[in-house]
Amino acid sequence: MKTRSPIVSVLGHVDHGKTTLLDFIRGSTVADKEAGGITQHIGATEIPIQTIDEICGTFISKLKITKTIPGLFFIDTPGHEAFTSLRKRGGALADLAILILDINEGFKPQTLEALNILKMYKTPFIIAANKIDKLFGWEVHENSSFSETFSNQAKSVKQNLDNQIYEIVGKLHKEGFQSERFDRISDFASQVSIIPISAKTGEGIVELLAMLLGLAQEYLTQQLQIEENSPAKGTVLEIKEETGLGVTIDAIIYDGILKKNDEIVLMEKNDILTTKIRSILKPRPLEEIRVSKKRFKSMDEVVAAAGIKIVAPKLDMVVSGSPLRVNNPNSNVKEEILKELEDITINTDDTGVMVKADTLGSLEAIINLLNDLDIPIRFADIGDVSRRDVVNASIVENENPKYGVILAFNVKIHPKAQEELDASNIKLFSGNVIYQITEDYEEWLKKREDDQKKKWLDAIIKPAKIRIIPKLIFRQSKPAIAGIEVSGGTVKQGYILMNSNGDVIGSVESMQDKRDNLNSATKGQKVAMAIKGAIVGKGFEEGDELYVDIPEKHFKILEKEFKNKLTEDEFRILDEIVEIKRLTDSNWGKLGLFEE
Ligand SMILES: Nc1nc2c(ncn2[C@@H]2O[C@H](COP(=O)(O)OP(=O)(O)OP(=O)(O)O)[C@@H](O)[C@H]2O)c(=O)[nH]1
Repeated sequence: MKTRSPIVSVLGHVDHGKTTLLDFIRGSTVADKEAGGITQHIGATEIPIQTIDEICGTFISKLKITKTIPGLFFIDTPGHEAFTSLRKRGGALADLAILILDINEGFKPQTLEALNILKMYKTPFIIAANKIDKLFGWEVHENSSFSETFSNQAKSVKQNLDNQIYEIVGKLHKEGFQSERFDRISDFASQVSIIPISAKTGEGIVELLAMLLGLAQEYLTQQLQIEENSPAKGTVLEIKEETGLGVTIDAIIYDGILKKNDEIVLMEKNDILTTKIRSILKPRPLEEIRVSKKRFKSMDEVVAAAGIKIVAPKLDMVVSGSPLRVNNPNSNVKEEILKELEDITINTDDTGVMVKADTLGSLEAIINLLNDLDIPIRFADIGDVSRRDVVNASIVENENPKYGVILAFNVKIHPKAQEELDASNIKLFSGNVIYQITEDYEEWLKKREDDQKKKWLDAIIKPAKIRIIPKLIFRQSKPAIAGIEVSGGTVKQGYILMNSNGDVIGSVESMQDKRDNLNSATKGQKVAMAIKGAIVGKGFEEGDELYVDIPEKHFKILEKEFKNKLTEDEFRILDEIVEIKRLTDSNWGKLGLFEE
């Protein structure tokens, strides 16, 4: 058994300083030749414990951290692709994470997204509140610890920093995390440390590194124990075409040993691949490249943790985020991977939305989110949006328009697919923030529902009442024409009118106001109304009040769905109408046993 370095992933909103932070950590060690010793891996940088010691000075001993790990293994591919890779079984790709945010900007959509990913995978993390050098009035003390630089700041600057920190504490609290500035934490097991840093000036980096070591040693000791000679386990970061080598994969090995000629098992879009390694490549240090002109060095074997490039046949269909296992006759490697593939791709519903994402990890993250939101998924797949996807979504759209959508994360739209989209009713929600995509879809759903309800409501005959103005009968019949005043609600052309006994009088043929033809008239309006089928003196007289005859079905819908949409006036008239209707049918408008 040996202890490997913990794999540390850096997550955060765009431009909040992920790359700068990693560069700083690398740079400070490269600059200091004495410390040196960092190893560049593919997709990762390993900082040995001695180097961390050099950077941190007495800090680590002050924090009473014992040094049991060989170093820190930072993943260079920031963001969630690598991070969210399948980690259900056994090893986790990222053991620890740094969630970086710009202290001047606070929480942003991707910060929240990263936080939710951390939540989902229960990964221990710390918050790096970056860019403290940009706080108003900040006095830079390059490379010094936070405690030192902070004690040298003006009172107002200190106050400002703490205010920003409390903003972050508040946001984290809302997301279910207790947190504090790292030097005020009483219980590291239940509170998340916030470390104010500047990736540019190096302030606070000492504490950041010390805190990572502390977390690793406190909580990861078991997890970091690996069997040096067991078959390797890893995760694919990227699939890359390399001149002279063909399609290769970049992978992180987090457990065991990987040997040249090993047979490895990987995940493809809809299948699993077993292939034999041709070469394992590691990047050469700079000085060696100058001598050999080759960027990579061929290895016979590597032991975890390692970042390597693998050359092997048939790698082009492998998906990033795929687990990597060495095939061995003593375990069901293939079945295990197949089961993971099924967990992701097969769990779909009979009807639902279509999801496309760039990697297994992000696909899994979206699926989890949609499940939480109770949004069904019909298809979920890795890759760009193709014409075929749009056609499939159209089939769903025919049955259930609200699911006729494609949610696309970090993928391209083929030109043919775009043409098909333009010609269809399929709505595309795309972007690179998962939460934004689902939120946009939910908003669209809500708007669609509101529009539909509005259309429905418009089509429903609503209560209204008119009064035949005395001495304004212009014509007795065929059609009867009279001056009327709308005493409540809105009458529309075509509505059927009844008197206060419930007898039908006729239907509104047309309305005129000063020669203008009207389709409708509302409360207070006085118009000339032609009533088809009515004869003055038969069922009504001048001065009488007439009601809109609401069909029973419309009344029930009004009662059930739109009661809150009626005005007080309409509400009152509706009551009168019901009373009239029930003169002849005492059950009129009552909901049947099965109609609730
Ligand atoms: N003043 C100041 N600027 C910083 C600091 N950290 C990063 N920056 C600047 O912020 C900008 C973005 O930093 P990056 O490191 O590229 O941010 P990122 O999060 O890696 O961005 P993406 O990789 O695009 O997601 C750059 O111009 C950096 O120089 C800091 O601590 N202080």
